[in-house]
Amino acid sequence: MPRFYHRGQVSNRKGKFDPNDEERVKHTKISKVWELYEDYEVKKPRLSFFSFSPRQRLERYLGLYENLPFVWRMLKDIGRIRACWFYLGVYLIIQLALSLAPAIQLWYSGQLLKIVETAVEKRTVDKQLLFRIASGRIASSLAELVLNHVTTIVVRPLNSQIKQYYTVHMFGVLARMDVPTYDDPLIQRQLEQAFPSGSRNSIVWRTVATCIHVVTSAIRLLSQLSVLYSVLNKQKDGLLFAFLSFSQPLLAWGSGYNAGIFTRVWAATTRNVDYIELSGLRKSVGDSAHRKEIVAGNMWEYMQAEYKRCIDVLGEDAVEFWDAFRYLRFHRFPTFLTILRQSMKEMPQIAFTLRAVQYPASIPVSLTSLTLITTTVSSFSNTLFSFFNETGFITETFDAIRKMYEMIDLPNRIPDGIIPYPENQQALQMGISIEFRNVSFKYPESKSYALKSVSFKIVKGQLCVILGENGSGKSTILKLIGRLYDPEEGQIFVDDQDIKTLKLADLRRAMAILFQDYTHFPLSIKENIALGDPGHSGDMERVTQAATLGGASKFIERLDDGYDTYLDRPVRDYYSGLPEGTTNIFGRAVDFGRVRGAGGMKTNEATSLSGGQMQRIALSRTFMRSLMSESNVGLLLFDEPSASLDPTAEHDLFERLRLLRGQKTMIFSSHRFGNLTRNADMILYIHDSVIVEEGSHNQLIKAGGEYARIWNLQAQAFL
Ligand SMILES: Nc1ncnc2c1ncn2[C@@H]1O[C@H](COP(=O)(O)OP(=O)(O)OP(=O)(O)O)[C@@H](O)[C@H]1O
Repeated sequence: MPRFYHRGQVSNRKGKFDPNDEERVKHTKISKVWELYEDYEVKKPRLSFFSFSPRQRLERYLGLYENLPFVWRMLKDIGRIRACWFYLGVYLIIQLALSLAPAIQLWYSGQLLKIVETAVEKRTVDKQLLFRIASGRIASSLAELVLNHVTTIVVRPLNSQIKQYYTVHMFGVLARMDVPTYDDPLIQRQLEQAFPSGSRNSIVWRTVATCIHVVTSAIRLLSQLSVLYSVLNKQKDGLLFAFLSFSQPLLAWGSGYNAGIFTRVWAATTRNVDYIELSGLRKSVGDSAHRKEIVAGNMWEYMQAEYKRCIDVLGEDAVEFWDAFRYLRFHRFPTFLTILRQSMKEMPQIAFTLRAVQYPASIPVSLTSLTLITTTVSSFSNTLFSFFNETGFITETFDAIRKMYEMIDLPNRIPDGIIPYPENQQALQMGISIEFRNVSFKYPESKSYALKSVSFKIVKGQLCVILGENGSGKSTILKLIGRLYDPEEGQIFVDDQDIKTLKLADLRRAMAILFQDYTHFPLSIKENIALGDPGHSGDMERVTQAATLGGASKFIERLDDGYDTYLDRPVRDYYSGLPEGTTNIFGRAVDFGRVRGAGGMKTNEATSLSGGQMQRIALSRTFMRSLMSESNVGLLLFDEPSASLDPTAEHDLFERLRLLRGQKTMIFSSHRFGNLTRNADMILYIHDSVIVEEGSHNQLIKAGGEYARIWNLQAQAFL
């Protein structure tokens, strides 16, 4: 049984929520692992009858009001999904009808009670009336059953249509996010919350359903109330029993059961080293990226022992936050209110017994009355309870809708420019000029400069090589030219125009960049190459031409599926439970060969390529857009394009690039000295974020600086 530690320290200091601000937040240690911090705007009363102060309650409801514009926008968006209209209409009608059902049934029950009363009094029964009322009661019950069933049929397409509509939105949000925005951990967290993966019902549908429920619950309450009043009014002690029965759900609502336990601002963290290590070990074993090292380094025994040690230390606290939290929520020791609430449930029965003792003559009638009253009151209080519950839940769903739309509207950190670029497409064939003026840059969250007061100018059509040791800032220069980030100080000019003024899409269309840490998309090789120029993605001839230029065509053609090969297939095949090679109880060996053959499935879903082959595919992607004769690219940026290539491939690549680039500007980043630097029009030698030498090979050798020193050092190796 996990222990719960409470250390409530709350103050009313205003300002931003800071989980470490001990005076203002309530800290709850949920388990050995998880710690919860809740932000309280106002001092919480020490001994509050209700667990939420009126102000907090008000804050929640005002939060609802603030979120209304987002909900309105959601409704308008749903209105645009034509396919939804029919189902939504049916759903609404059914819900309205269902909301009247309890009142109708209540009315019938009242009528039945009347018949019983008359029968007891007059010793006769109006059979026809009894038949009519009984059939009406049965019919209304059956109608409710059918309507509930139709609801489940209608909800499925409704939910999936809404979900699909928003999935497309969500994909767009993710796809167009720029690097600084995407890399921000806060945004990552918001993304996770706004678009939780794997939830079956879309949050939008849940919100719509909750709103409809609130309205129908209100109708249900009112209709029940009117029938209930007419029933109770005529019953002896009816109002007393009603009061006793109502006090329980009202108390439940008052004690904040419905409202969730959180204030609107909270955060949870763990500092438990064993839990953190446990998670790290689980990730290491689960990610194929580490498999080679785990095997070659013989790490498994150590890892397993460590994992077991962590599990032993943590015991049942080795659970994720939500599990621990759920435990806290449901397993807190019952409070005084919970005990009181539970006792209140029994009150009507006790009151009835006391009344029966007092007036024994009226027992038969009172017995029927009591049955009716308690069932009607309990049905009414259920509705009341679910109404309060829904209104409590609605703040959470409205918050979620707001979060979702805030993510949809999230502006990128790199603002778009307004000037179209270039003025003349033909001019791009002559290259693009690049100038850095006193550019300084720090990566977000980083304290040190990646570039410091960097200034240089690359003239149109030049071949430039940026040289420098690891971490000196070479890649950063290329990233700034592509406007993946904006510099903190200084300016960058592209064809003598401030880079920030140019339309981003135009700018990026005019250049091709091959990053050092290039990636392979979990798509076919064909698409991996075609993505280099999405405008021509269907042009297979262009894809094969790009693959030839990138030196990839030969090995691609040798693959079983050629250009359709998936390096890592994103969808796995599924197989029935018994593992291949085992025998079942009747001695039959389990062999998936036949089903696999019939379905055209492969034993191995991933195709492995060498590092150099991977680089050739990435190169082909760059060629796809950059070196075609009609290409609109005027600037080629290569970050270590030959790092994984063998010497012949490297030589061939540079030859091809030299021939094909025409007069376009080309910038390489490298730490190798050789043919490339010898042929460069300009070499920028960068050291510790600062450009220390600049000029052609001959100039730099003559200058006798660091470039000359390393060049001579390398040359000696070949002597
Ligand atoms: N995304 C990032 N976030 C924070 N710091 C970064 C990031 N990328 C690079 N840096 C830091 O910025 C500095 C310059 O990095 P950069 O990648 O430009 O070096 P480089 O010269 O290209 O190195 P290499 O030759 O190893 O590729 C380094 O100190 C590096 O640690």
